[in-house]
Amino acid sequence: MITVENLTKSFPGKGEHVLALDGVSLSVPAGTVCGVVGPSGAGKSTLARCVALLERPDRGSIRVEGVDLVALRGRELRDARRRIGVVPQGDSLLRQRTAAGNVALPLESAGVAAPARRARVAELLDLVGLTNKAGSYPDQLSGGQRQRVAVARALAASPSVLLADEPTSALDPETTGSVLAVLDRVRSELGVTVLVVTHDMAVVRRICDDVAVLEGGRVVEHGKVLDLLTQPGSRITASLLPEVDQAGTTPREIGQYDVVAEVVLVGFAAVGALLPEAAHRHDVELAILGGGLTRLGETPVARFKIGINGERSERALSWLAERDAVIRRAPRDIGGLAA
Ligand SMILES: Nc1ncnc2c1ncn2[C@@H]1O[C@H](COP(=O)(O)OP(=O)(O)OP(=O)(O)O)[C@@H](O)[C@H]1O
Repeated sequence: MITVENLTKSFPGKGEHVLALDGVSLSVPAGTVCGVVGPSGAGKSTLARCVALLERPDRGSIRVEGVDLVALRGRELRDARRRIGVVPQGDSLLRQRTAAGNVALPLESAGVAAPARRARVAELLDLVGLTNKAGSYPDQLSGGQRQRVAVARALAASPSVLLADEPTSALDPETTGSVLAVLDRVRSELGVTVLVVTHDMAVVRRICDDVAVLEGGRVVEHGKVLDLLTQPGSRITASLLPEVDQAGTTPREIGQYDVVAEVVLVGFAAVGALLPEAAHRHDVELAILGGGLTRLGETPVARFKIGINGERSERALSWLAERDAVIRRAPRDIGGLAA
């Protein structure tokens, strides 16, 4: 469990200080993955660096498993650093060492004897699916493989917390998938709490249980990804759900429906059955005018623009809302729908 309270960090700038973190509070339950997203300069990396004890905050507390890291000094601080694994931004492997040699590095620093070290390195390379690349040098590995070695190295000392700063930047979607699969295993098989800083909403969609949106050094939104989907006014929802385009549907066709609305459906049952069931029960014609399906972790999620025709159109829409479909009525106008 990571609990950050009222974290403030400023840097000297030209003239005025830059307030990189302005009273950030955040909690990440044990064994979950929390994404930190936000525009460039929002303070994401500063937050990760503070939690990694690479940067000392001006104020506030950072608790990992109940221990306030900010209050630690000397040896206690060094020990605490070992309990936090860090996957730094960019290429961070030593080029003159093999994959196994890179993973072994923190174990050598900690004075782990050679046989135990070899066993642990083998275990970690297996975890990230790179046993057959143990003897390869970073230049012989793909970007995704290098990142997986960096994850294995960060886990060498069995940390309870892993921080990853932009682990998928500069990777293509397929390679991104392999890195995310490894981070997912780290959470599910090792029970490690993961904080991942990212620009990439695919990271949030694929592996994050929770997400925090930073803007100007403040948390402007924070919660379970699936809960935020159903929250009116959520900033992040639009970028997590499929676009609602109306390809192939003319404004005139849209104008023919008695009711037009945007519907968000969460979960297997809702996505699979709710719309046809609504049409059948209320004897209405229900057409999908745009939108599509995606997955958030294991959960299927859909956003559709629908048109309903028939006497009981309004009743069909209410019936959907009663079954936890999130409904946003689209204002009707001559040109069809406002987005
Ligand atoms: N070491 C530093 N010295 C001075 N200013 C800094 C330092 N580190 C960060 N900043 C400033 O703090 C603010 C937050 O930076 P930070 O790198 O944490 O943002 P970010 O959200 O990670 O951005 P990006 O997505 O571009 O990496 C920015 O204005 C940045 O210029």
